[in-house]
Amino acid sequence: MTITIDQAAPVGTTSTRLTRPAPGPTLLSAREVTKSYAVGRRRAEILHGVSLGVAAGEMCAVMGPSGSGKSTLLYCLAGLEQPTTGSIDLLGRNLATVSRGELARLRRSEVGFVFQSYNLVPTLSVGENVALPWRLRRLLPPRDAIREAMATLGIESLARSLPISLSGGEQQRVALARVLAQSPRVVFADEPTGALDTTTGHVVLDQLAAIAADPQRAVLIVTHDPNVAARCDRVMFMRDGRLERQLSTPSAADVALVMAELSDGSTSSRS
Ligand SMILES: Nc1ncnc2c1ncn2[C@@H]1O[C@H](COP(=O)(O)OP(=O)(O)OP(=O)(O)O)[C@@H](O)[C@H]1O
Repeated sequence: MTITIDQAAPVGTTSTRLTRPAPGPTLLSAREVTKSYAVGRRRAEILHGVSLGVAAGEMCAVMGPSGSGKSTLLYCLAGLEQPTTGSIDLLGRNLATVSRGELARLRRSEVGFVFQSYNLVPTLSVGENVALPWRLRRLLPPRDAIREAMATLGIESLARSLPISLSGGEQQRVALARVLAQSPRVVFADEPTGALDTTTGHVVLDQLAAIAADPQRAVLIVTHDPNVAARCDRVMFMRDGRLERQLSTPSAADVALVMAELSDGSTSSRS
């Protein structure tokens, strides 16, 4: 099997094997990000100096063994967690210095989240949840875009339902419909197909790929699924809180091979 591992290229530089036109400007970057939590009297070091960049027009995946810090990294990059040290730039704003109000505005208008556990308001109907970003900004929701997004994801008939009455996969589709209708510049997705059947999973990935095909936008996905990673332009691999490798436009088999190596500890390249 031929496997292309861009070990020479530091993680965060532009990939050399892109299927799409060369990516645009960097929309998201992290420099030497660390994250630790207090656990009893000691601190658990979760991220160790992570640096990366995601350019406009890219769909990137973050993979790694369970507990390697993928979700923690995603939450830091999205401005939902503060790194302990290091800096993150999202859409030209340094997240360490941006005001709370500006960060909230950024999240509502320019950033989309597809997180399983994230932000469906239980007391609002599905339709109201999809329209929430506009309501929060006191704007009129774009009815056509919302209807189209819900139709694309097959959840039109659920418009009046409450989230509690939906399956995990349906809730995930509601979160994605909100993102599609919003058309944000950067989308963060944590296991976006995790709770979905194969067909709906393909629909979701197609939609995320369509967002990233826009040269003004980018998508960053955390996934365990090599088939999801294989849909991405670039896959970054974490182990023990470090980004260790990346693959450009890999096959699912390439991804699975690297994951197997990372999981059994057979790679040794640590910075
Ligand atoms: N708030 C917290 N306090 C203490 N430890 C935490 C906290 N959040 C995460 N951790 C720890 O950080 C480590 C990395 O967690 P994280 O969820 O980022 O990993 P992951 O790679 O996304 O894992 P998985 O693939 O299983 O979802 C884990 O050991 C986890 O227990």
